[in-house]
Amino acid sequence: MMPPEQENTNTSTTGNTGPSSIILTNWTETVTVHAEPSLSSSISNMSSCSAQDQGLQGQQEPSLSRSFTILRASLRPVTLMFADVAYSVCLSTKGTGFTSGEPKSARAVLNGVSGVVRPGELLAMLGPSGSGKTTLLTALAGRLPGKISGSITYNGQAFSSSMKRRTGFVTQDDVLYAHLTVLETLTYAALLRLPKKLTREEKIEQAELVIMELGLTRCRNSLVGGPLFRGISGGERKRVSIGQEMLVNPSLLLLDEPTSGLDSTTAQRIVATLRGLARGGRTVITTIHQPSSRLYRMFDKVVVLSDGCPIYSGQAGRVMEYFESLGYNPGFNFMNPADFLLDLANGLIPDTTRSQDDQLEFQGRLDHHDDQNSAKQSLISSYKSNLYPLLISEIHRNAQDPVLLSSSLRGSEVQWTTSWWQQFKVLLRRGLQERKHESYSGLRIFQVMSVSILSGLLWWHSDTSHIQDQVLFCPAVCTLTFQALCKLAASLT
Ligand SMILES: Nc1ncnc2c1ncn2[C@@H]1O[C@H](COP(=O)(O)OP(=O)(O)OP(=O)(O)O)[C@@H](O)[C@H]1O
Repeated sequence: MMPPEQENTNTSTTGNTGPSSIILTNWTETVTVHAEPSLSSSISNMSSCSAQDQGLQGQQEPSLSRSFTILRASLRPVTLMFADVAYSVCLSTKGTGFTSGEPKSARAVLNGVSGVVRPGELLAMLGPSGSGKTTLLTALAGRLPGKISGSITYNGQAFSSSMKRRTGFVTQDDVLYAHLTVLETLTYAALLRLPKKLTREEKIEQAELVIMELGLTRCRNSLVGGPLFRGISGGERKRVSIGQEMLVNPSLLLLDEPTSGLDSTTAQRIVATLRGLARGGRTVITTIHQPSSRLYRMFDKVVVLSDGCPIYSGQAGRVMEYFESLGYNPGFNFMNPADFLLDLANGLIPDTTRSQDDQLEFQGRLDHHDDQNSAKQSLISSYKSNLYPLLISEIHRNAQDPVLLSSSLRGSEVQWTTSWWQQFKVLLRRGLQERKHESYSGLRIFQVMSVSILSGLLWWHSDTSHIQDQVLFCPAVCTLTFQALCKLAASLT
C-alpha cells in the first residue's frame, strides 16, 4: 500500500463538507485534504519554487494584488459527483463499401461509472488504451455529444453555462497557434478570457505570472511551432496548454493525458503543479496512461476503468489494500501501484505461486483471452458489491447537503465575458499575427495572384448577356481582395 504523504490524517469526523476541510471514510472516503479557496495562496504556493529560482516572488505580489482579489472572487469550490454514468456510440456499418444496409449497432463505451471529487482533490483516471478515460473526462466536462445516462452533478446541480465558465479543459492534442510565441499565446488568452474588470496591463501581468509558475520563462519568446516547423518542446507545449486554462482560474480543471510523451521529471513537475492547483481549492481531474509510482503518490483519488466499466473508484492510497482484501496480490515486493492496476484492468491477475520470471512470461502471452475476460468480470462484480454501494450512499448524502447547494447558488453570479468588440479586436490581431509570415511567402502570393488572374480571364470581354455570371463572380473577387488586404495588414503589424 502507498499512502500519499499528506493523506495519512485519518479521521472519523463527518459533517463538514465545506471547501476548506474534506473528510472521507472507507475506501471511497478516508482522508482529510485541506483546500484553500484562494488563488493568491495557491499561486504563491505553486510559484514559490519557480519564483524563488528567479528571485521574483516579492516583486510580483504588490502589483498583482487587485487581480488576485478579482480572480479569487471568481473561484468557487466545486464538488463533482457522478453516478452510474453510461454512454454508447452508434457504429454505422453502412457505406463502408464492405457491407451494405446493415443496421446500426451500439457500442457501450462507459458502463456504470461512479465517483466523487471534491475541491482540493486531484483525481486520476487510469485504464488501458480504449478503456473510456477520455470519454468519461469529456462527459464530466459537459462536452460529450449524445445521450449520457446516469447523473453528473456539480455542487448538486446539473451542468450550466455558469459552470462551463468555471471549467477548464485541456485536450490531449494541444491546440495552439504555431506562429505565436509563448508569451503572445498566453497574453491573447488572458485578453480574451479574463474579466473586463481587469485592465489590459493586469491581464498581461497574469499571463507573465502563469509563465513563471509553469517554468516557461526560458522559452517565453520562442515560437510555439507546429507540424511544419519546430518550436518549443512537447513538454513546454503541454505547459502552455495548461497555462491557457490556469489563466482563468477555473474551479474545475480537467486534463486529458497532460503527461503523455514527457520525461518523468517534467511529468512530475506537471502533476505537482496540478496538485498545487487542487490544494488551492480547485477540483482537478486528469487522465493518465502510465504514471510512475512517484506520480501515483500525488493522486488523492483514482478511478480505474476496464472496457468502460469501473473496477475501482476511491482513495488512491487504499487501492492496494482493497485489492489485497479481494485476494489480489502483486506478488512483487516493490511494484508500482499503477502497473498493478493496469494489469488488473487488462485482466492479468498475478499468480503468486509462480516465480517472478514465470509470471512475466505468462503475462506476456496472448492466448489467455477467456481467463482475462473472466478476471475482468470478477473485478467488475467485486466493485459493484463492495465499492458501488458506498459511493452511492456518499453521493446521496452529499446531494442533500445544504452547504453544497448554497455554494452552487452563490456561484451563479459570476460574470466572465469581455465585450464582443473587445473579443473581435483581440481575435483579429491574433489572426493577423498568426498569418503574418504568410505575407512574405512567395508561394502564397503567387497562388493568390494566379487564381485571381485566371478567374479574371474567364470573364475577359464576356458578353453582357453573361451579367449573372459576372454578378456571381463579384463575391469571389471580393474574397481574393480581402485575402490580399489581410496579408498586407499582417505584414504591416
Ligand atoms: N464517437 C465514437 N465512435 C466510435 N467509437 C468511439 C467513439 N468514442 C469513443 N469510441 C471508442 O470508445 C473507446 C474508448 O475511447 P476513449 O478515447 O475514451 O479511450 P481512452 O481510454 O481515452 O483511450 P486512450 O488511452 O488510448 O486515449 C475506444 O475503443 C474508442 O474507439
